Amino acid sequence: MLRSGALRLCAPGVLRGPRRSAAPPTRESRPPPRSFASEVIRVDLSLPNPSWSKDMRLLFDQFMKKTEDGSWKRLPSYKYVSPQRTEVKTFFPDGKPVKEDHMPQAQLFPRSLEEGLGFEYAMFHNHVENRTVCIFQGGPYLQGASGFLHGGAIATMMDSTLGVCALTAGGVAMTANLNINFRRPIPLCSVVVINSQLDKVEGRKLFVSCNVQSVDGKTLHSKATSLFVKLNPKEV
Ligand SMILES: CCCCCCCCCCCCCCCC(=O)SCCNC(=O)CCNC(=O)[C@H](O)C(C)(C)COP(=O)(O)OP(=O)(O)OC[C@H]1O[C@@H](n2cnc3c(N)ncnc32)[C@H](O)[C@@H]1OP(=O)(O)O
Repeated sequence: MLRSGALRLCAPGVLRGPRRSAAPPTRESRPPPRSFASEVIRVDLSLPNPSWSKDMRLLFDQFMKKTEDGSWKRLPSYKYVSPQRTEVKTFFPDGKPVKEDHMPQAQLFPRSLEEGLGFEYAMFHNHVENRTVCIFQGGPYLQGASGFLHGGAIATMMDSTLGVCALTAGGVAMTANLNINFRRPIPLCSVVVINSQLDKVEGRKLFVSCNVQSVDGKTLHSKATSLFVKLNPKEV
């Protein structure tokens, strides 16, 4: 019962994604060459698309209103990190270097699935309050238990929202730990709001926390606390 109810929230067409075969990737399905990728970099994916449900659009519009006085900012989001960002590999001189050949294939994980089938989200940040809010619609390819989102998919979006909150406040940092309590399952294709905040800064340590709630605020789906550590300046 819950499952079909949840799926009705999907925008029409979302469940009719392109067929996938088990065959090896064809030329067309391989990542685009770097010259094409640099054009794709400019496509901001945190804007409404036809797969967004009514709830998702309403929330987006509400947050866009909050950006009008400058207190909140919508954060753009791209599938490919910019060429400069690929130099992140140089932060870890003792780590195994990433092969240059693989870098053009690199995509931001939550942006790697096709429109409407995976992670649909937009983030907004309040610089004064050090808060980041993510409105998130998890598509049908993110299923865990039947009809519900996979915990790893929820963790991905919590980590991403917390990460943006920490990075915006403190610069380049990585997740050192992430402690999640999953309280109530999230129906596939429904929309949730992830509210994160910077709680404390101690030297290179950024302590952040978040909760995941239903659109009406009545259901608390998950909560998390997390530590991000700014990368050692000697290594950056
Ligand atoms: C700006 C805009 C960009 C836009 C761009 C677009 C991209 C849009 C971004 C989306 C956002 C994505 C967000 C995803 C973020 C990941 O998913 S990151 C991937 C998962 N994380 C990792 O792989 C990290 C692996 N771990 C490490 O590399 C290292 O352990 C760390 C975290 C860098 C820390 O290492 P370190 O620098 O050597 O630090 P270390 O000296 O050991 O410890 C420093 C302090 O932290 C404490 N600490 C370290 N680890 C821990 C721990 N696990 N627990 C408790 N305390 C700890 C230490 O005790 C120490 O404390 P103090 O003694 O100073 O009090």
